[in-house]
Amino acid sequence: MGSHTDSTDPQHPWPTPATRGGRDGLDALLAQPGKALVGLDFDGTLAPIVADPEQARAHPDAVPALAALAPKVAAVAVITGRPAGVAVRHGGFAGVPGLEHLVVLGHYGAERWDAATGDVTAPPPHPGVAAVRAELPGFLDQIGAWQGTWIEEKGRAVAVHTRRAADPQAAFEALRDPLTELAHRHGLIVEPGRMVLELRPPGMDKGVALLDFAREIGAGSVLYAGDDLGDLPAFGAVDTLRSDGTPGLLVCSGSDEVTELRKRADLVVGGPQGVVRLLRSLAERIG
Ligand SMILES: O=P(O)(O)OC[C@H]1O[C@H](O[C@H]2O[C@H](CO)[C@@H](O)[C@H](O)[C@H]2O)[C@H](O)[C@@H](O)[C@@H]1O
Repeated sequence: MGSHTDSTDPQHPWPTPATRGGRDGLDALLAQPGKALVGLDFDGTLAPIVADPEQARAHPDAVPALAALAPKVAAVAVITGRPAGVAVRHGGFAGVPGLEHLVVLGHYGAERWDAATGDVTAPPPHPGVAAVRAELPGFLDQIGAWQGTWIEEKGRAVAVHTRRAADPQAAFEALRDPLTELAHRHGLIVEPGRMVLELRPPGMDKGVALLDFAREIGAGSVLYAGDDLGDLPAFGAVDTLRSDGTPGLLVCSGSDEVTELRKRADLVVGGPQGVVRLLRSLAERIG
């Protein structure tokens, strides 16, 4: 698959996927919107990237675009590495007319929030997370982590961020092997992201989450938009659905930090702003 320029530019409002598979996916979504599943990552896709995750918020036009689109499709699901409740809060997703059936799959699908009930369901915590939480500060000191490296407490996981270091990429690379060793020692895995390495339980990823949800609702087509490495399994899930006969559209929320998704995407848009334009265009086109 090739990469593409942002075809949701205001001068060219209607997106054209660069691949045959993507065009089939978009056609299927438009032909039978009531059977379409729209899956979206949060940070970097619906919310612009900022240095402090606590300050991240959905793009101001994201909720209106989602609220316009959601009643016209089978389902909208936000699939995120964030705890589900955090994504709901930072997204401003609760109590929004039009989003009564929104689903947020948090912690890469381990948690689920349903707008219909307001409840979060989740498995029991993994004991390795508590052990890593206790060991991590001393561990980072001991290995001489870059200044500016900091730990995000996520409840079911812990994440080590390097965006605030003088050289975020060098700080990230220096941590990758030691944190992988630490995670494995406690039965966890390392999930790499945009200047972040998360230590979390194994067994779930965005691909499993998307596939399970698509099957649960009997989706007839699937659009998935993401920006980061953690979204690659969801891209893989769309590939699986396509090979089973369910058309799909892979959208990359483009950034300079991650190139892997561009290569796999049918459509590349300009970050959260481009994603919002796409969602709005779809809502308008479906009518
Ligand atoms: O699956 P996502 O919704 O993309 O969440 C993945 C991680 O997102 C957050 O970190 C990213 O966004 C931050 C705020 O913009 C930014 O400071 C950081 O550099 C990015 O990696 C979140 O803090 C992590 O816990 C998530 O795993």
